[in-house]
Amino acid sequence: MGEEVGFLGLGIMGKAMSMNLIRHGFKCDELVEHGASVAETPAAVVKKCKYTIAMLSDPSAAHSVVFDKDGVLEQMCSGKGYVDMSTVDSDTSSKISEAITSKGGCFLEAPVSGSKKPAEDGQLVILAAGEKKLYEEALPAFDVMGKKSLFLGQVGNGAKMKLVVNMIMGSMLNAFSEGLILADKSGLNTQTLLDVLDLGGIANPMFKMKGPTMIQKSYSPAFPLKHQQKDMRLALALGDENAVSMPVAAAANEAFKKARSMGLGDLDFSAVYEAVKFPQNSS
Ligand SMILES: NC(=O)C1=CN([C@@H]2O[C@H](COP(=O)(O)OP(=O)(O)OC[C@H]3O[C@@H](n4cnc5c(N)ncnc54)[C@H](OP(=O)(O)O)[C@@H]3O)[C@@H](O)[C@H]2O)C=CC1
Ligand SMILES: O=CCCC(=O)O
Repeated sequence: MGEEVGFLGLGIMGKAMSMNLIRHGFKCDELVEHGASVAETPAAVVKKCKYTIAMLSDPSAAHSVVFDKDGVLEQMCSGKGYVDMSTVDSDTSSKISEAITSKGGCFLEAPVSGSKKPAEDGQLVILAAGEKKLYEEALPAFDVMGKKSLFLGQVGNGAKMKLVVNMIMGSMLNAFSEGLILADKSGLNTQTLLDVLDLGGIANPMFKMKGPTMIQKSYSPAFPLKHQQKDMRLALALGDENAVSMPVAAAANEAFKKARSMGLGDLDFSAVYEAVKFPQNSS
């Protein structure tokens, strides 16, 4: 990937990732935020750039940026590459891949593990799948945005891997929330619980980072809760397709849904703690 990189979707992640590209000499002329304030369209970005990267909220956004009027597809042609780094399901990714390749372009899905801070620090883990040639061309950009890139084979494998990882993460955060509440209600110091967890076999960066802010009820969004609930929903659908029973993930999804219904969707996903707490508060 040379200089001509377009970037669609300047949310929490897209902004940090594209800033890293710019800092390392990539020329992102077309940092297009979707919305009325920006004149240019996804089609205009693709027309100008050999490579276009997208980091969009969900399957519906990923789909519409490609297929809608003035979308990516209108200017896609041979010699151009489209790299979708959004977290979506494998069906969405496959449909986008088919459309891009039918116009002669190359497609790579490349969802990421890691949140706002790793995105700012260029420390993401990139889960790529699709056109191997495009993966190789994208590696210089991935090396700037991430600490490790994996090529997982055919389109869909990156999406599935990302959903499995986030399904585990969402379930863990719910168990962690219940533990914090149990410690508190049974008269223990929650900070001491964090210290004990950090010393043992289930120590992990997420508990270490989110624990103190959850105790303080501070939920400035790094990973918006609405996106985590979307990932639980998509992971459960993957479980349906494969007849995998996932009662723990299903219960965690209910807690994220409840948090959304409480108006917490735009806060950090750790705000699920408030939803898990709610029955105890209301009794
Ligand atoms: N935040 C995190 O920690 C991580 C997030 N992810 C995944 O990365 C993706 C982006 O996440 P994040 O940056 O946090 O999300 P944000 O909600 O901050 O950003 C979403 C972006 O998508 C754009 N968008 C939404 N709907 C449309 C649409 N219909 N057409 C065009 N653009 C649209 C938004 O534009 P606008 O603002 O104009 O609406 C915005 O630029 C998601 O799939 C998420 O699951 C993956 C790893 C970590
Ligand atoms: O999809 C978001 C992942 C957040 C993280 O890996 O910390």
